[in-house]
Amino acid sequence: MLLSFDPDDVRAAERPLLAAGVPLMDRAAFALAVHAGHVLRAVRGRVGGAHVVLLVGAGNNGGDALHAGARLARRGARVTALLAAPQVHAGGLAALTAAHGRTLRVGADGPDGDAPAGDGRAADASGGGRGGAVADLLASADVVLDGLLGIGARGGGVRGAGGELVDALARVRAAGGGPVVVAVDVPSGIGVADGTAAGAVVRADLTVTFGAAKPGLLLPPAAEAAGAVETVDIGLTLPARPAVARLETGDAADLWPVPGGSAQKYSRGVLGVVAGSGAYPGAAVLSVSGALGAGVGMVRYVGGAGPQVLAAHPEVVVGEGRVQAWVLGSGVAPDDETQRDRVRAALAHAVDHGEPAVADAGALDLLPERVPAHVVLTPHAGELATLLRARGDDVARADVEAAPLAHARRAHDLTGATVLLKGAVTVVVGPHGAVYAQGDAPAWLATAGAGDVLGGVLGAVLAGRSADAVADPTLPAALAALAALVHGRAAHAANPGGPVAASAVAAAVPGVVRALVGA
Ligand SMILES: NC(=O)C1=CN([C@@H]2O[C@H](COP(=O)(O)OP(=O)(O)OC[C@H]3O[C@@H](n4cnc5c(N)ncnc54)[C@H](O)[C@@H]3O)[C@@H](O)[C@H]2O)[C@@H](O)CC1
Ligand SMILES: [K+]
Repeated sequence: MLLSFDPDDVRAAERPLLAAGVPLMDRAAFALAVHAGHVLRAVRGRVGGAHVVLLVGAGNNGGDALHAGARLARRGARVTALLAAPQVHAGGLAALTAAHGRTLRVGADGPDGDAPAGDGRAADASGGGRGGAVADLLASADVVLDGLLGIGARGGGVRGAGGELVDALARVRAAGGGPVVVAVDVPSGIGVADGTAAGAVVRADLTVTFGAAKPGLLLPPAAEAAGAVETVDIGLTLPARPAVARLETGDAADLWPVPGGSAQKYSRGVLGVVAGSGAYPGAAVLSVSGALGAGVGMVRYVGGAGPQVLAAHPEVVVGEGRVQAWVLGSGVAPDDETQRDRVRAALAHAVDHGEPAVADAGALDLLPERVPAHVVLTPHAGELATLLRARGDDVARADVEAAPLAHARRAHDLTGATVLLKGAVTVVVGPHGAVYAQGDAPAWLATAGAGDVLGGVLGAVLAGRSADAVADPTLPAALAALAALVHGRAAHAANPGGPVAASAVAAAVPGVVRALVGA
């Protein structure tokens, strides 16, 4: 499991070590230089003679970049530090200067090469004025180390001279080619704790993060700015509970309901599916495909798409009966009052009798005021905005997309449900601070019906662990993250690197589960 921690927790973990004189910044800078060295060898064949540009802000994040730059300069790299603040980390600046790195102040009066303690070899301002000089430097760099802002960022993008550097770097990259960008601890400008990415935000290829990952490296939309994430152990002892977690391959086997030797179809879990309608029979078929692919004991289908479901899946039992979990609402048309009544009844049963339930699409507006955490909502951003508006919040889809965690959390707080917010990175929020961010899916998975398959997979897992999911209110969140992981992996497996239809994703689920539970 990949765990991330809020800046306050990271600072609290650093404090005793710093008080004891542990050289945390040296450890961070050493690891950063090692990773930058790997990148330089990959793009230039060697570190000696390579061109490295440091973006340096006012704080310790800039200190990390300067110390790492000094190490690279001692290995023969040509290092130029662009100083975006009047005062930067003194020790780091001294180290870079001693290693014959170049410094260049940028900002209102720069670049002018007059950085304090600089070695006098200021960058020449060729290339069309100072903006042109900076652009030329960035364009000619092999690697840029982004040390503008770390966990001291107050969010909303990088402001001031650093923001201008972020914009200049973005222009260089947009023009094609450009340097490999390595973010120091976090891409500068992201909301480190909440994953927002408004304003000037560095787009990195690699983020080298210290002590533990930060939530913004996992959460959308900021996660996209992080590129690959390398976590460096600098000796911190962090709390047991992470801020945001991400399930990985090794986590699936413990969570998945693998049948024991004495299993029979009822003990494995029966899933009731109230989905589809005359207008949308396909949603019913796809939900059931996802559930069967995930290995549920039995599916009972209730609704008007029985013939289509049976034609695709003769193993399904059509009609009501006892179930251990539900999938509700996928493809239920707003004017299909008969099917909506069935969804209402199933939701009430799920709440009253302790049966986990997935409330998708057409079930979201039928939700009782408060539900237990074993009811899992699976909206996309637009549906979540509608749900919040129905409860009095003035929220548009774009607001949800800009701050997915905050809005998923709000929906959990208002309803009590576990909330799985679908997206390129899927965010899950449950009670007691349970938060997951799963980035397993290829962009190709954004296709009609994919959400129906996800609902079916999640329903199968909830049916298989029905009693556990009711007894432990944080478990539905973990199982929802697990379903997102399997769903994303199935999309990759169905057609690596290419387009997928939802039915192909469902067909790939059994193989993905086999690989995960055997891992
Ligand atoms: N505390 C330690 O000993 C360690 C710290 N480390 C590094 O230090 C970083 C944290 O350093 P700091 O606490 O100094 O904070 P930062 O270096 O993240 O930046 C803080 C500075 O940025 C300014 N600032 C905040 N938000 C801004 C915005 N949106 N636009 C422009 N300027 C803004 C603040 O006024 C402040 O001067 C970590 O991310 C990590 O890189 C590592 O070296 C590991 C050890
Ligand atoms: K940074």
